[in-house]
Amino acid sequence: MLEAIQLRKEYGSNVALKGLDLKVGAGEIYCMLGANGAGKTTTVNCFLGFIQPTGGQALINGIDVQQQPLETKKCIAYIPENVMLYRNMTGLENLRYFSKLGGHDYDEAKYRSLLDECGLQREAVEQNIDGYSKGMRQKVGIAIALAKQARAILLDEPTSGLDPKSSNEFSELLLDLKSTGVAILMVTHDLFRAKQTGTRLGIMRRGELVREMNSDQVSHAEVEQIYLEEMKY
Ligand SMILES: Nc1ncnc2c1ncn2[C@@H]1O[C@H](COP(=O)(O)OP(=O)(O)OP(=O)(O)O)[C@@H](O)[C@H]1O
Repeated sequence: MLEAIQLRKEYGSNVALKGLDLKVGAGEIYCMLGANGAGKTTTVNCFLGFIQPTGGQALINGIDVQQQPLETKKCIAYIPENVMLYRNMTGLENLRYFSKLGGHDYDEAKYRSLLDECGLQREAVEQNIDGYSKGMRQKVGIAIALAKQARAILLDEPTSGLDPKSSNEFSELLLDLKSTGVAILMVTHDLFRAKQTGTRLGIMRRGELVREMNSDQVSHAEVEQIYLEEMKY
């Protein structure tokens, strides 16, 4: 579903990605870990078509993002750390607006049920976004992804700054998406959530994927130990 083949990105003499090979299949949650500057956001941005790789390919459903940017954008959704929504519009209005923009229109009952599914409190649905917490905006972000019927979701530190309960609710939503066969690539610094939610974990260091593991084959303590070992080099 999401595939990087020898993906490379250079900024002058700084090599942000050194030929990354990565696969995230349908129904997988791949958690990408690594220190600041390791190349995680660069990877996500290549899949989104926000930046042009210097070499290699980013593929979505087998389609090259660079060659067919509009086609690949149709089936993906992006959830950044801060979901950008129109502050003077309600959650419901934002969902309807972004859904239409993505080419899907539904009746109001469907929009409400999507927000409900994402755990947004009923009383918040018709409140302006400027009164929303970060966690509430994330829920609208997921509702937008559901409305778009995205088959792949890219997330960049989505739980950063969320309280443990909101973070847990968010992880539950990702697990629901996973069970519907969505391919999920999530950049995170939260080792605990990565182990808890991810199916696979990958550690990036200076533009390279230096370690991959299946989360069901390692304990929380081992994930931390392996991560710290990799960061020594
Ligand atoms: N627009 C840019 N111009 C020049 N260098 C850049 C640019 N964007 C990223 N870089 C460099 O590319 C490297 C990888 O950056 P990237 O943002 O992908 O790291 P990251 O792993 O996402 O880090 P963080 O955890 O801090 O978000 C870094 O050395 C960064 O300084």
